[in-house]
Amino acid sequence: MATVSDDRFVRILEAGPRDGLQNEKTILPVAERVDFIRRLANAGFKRIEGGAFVSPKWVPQMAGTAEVLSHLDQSHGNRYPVLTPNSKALELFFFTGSQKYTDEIAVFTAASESFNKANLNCTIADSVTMLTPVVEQALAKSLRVRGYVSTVVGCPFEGAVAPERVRELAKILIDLGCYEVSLGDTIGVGNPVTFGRMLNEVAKDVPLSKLGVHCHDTYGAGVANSLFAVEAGVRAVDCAIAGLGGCPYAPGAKGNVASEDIIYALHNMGYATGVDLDAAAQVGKWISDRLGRPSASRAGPALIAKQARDAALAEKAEKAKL
Ligand SMILES: CC(C)(COP(=O)([O-])OP(=O)([O-])OC[C@H]1O[C@@H](n2cnc3c(N)ncnc32)[C@H](O)[C@@H]1OP(=O)([O-])[O-])[C@@H](O)C(=O)NCCC(=O)NCCSC(=O)C[C@@](C)(O)CC(=O)[O-]
Repeated sequence: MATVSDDRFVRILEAGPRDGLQNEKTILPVAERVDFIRRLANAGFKRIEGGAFVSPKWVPQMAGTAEVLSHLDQSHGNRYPVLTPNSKALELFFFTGSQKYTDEIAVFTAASESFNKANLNCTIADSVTMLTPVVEQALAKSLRVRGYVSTVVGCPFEGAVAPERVRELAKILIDLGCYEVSLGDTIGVGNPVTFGRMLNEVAKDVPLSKLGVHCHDTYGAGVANSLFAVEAGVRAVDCAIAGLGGCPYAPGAKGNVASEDIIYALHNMGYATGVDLDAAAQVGKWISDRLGRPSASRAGPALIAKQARDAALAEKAEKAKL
């Protein structure tokens, strides 16, 4: 990997085991989710979403999150943030001893009322009221808290979202004590112009160093939007291996921008991520095979094909020596 200065290091948040799996028809058992996360960690991902303490009636794919966490290894500085949207979630987090296995939780709200109602069964104002004690109690126990604002460009029910609304919510989350706020284009309708406009607006109140971007790739602009943000100064990018998933409460939304695609582009632009891209491509192939669906990544399958060609050439050269 190229040596780059610290200011060209992009912190990747691998969302596959949470945002990815939460929207897949196949529900993976705990042991396979642990295997998936370990493979990602071995490929160099340091921040990997470990799951969600949400109602199993709402999102059955995330049941057993505490057990998943209990099998994870933090010894190499790995972090496994988990979603904890309400006080019940934080109670379960502590009751199950999950603080022994992860030091980071995440809370979420949205910039459009109808999506927030679909996702959290409450108004935006009520979701802020709901998450406030979660953040306060988590910080009091020395946990790190990440915030998400969803539907930052468009809402599946209401259409375009005002950037000012996103700015207001991002500021609330930062003022509460979130170390970073991830801006979610939940349904992937942004483009570098609309996403950029929103980012500029939010940056009036929240420094770019405290912002992340979380671009779903429904219409193929996820890489462009994420790269736009990085070139503007954002240094935290969310993505999901093989482009898995989406939000079950955002009709029509596809998965996150594929990790292989955004990391391939970042490395070629002189940014570092700490991820071994060839190893990541193998994990993307493994999870796609396991879920019985094609990878949504472009770079992943291309890298796998290149690895096979290189191996065949090496074998041929080896035979020629004999
Ligand atoms: C928040 C609730 C629970 C409210 O759901 P509700 O039905 O309004 O809640 P309630 O308080 O009436 O409780 C209903 C039942 O759920 C239980 N309950 C209540 N809370 C919990 C909990 N934390 N964990 C486990 N169980 C819980 C509670 O005990 C009760 O159990 P019952 O009495 O029926 O047996 C529900 O709306 C929910 O779980 N929503 C989460 C939906 C979700 O996970 N969405 C996907 C993640 S967000 C996302 O993907 C977007 C993001 C972050 O990636 C960024 C982007 O892309 O934009």
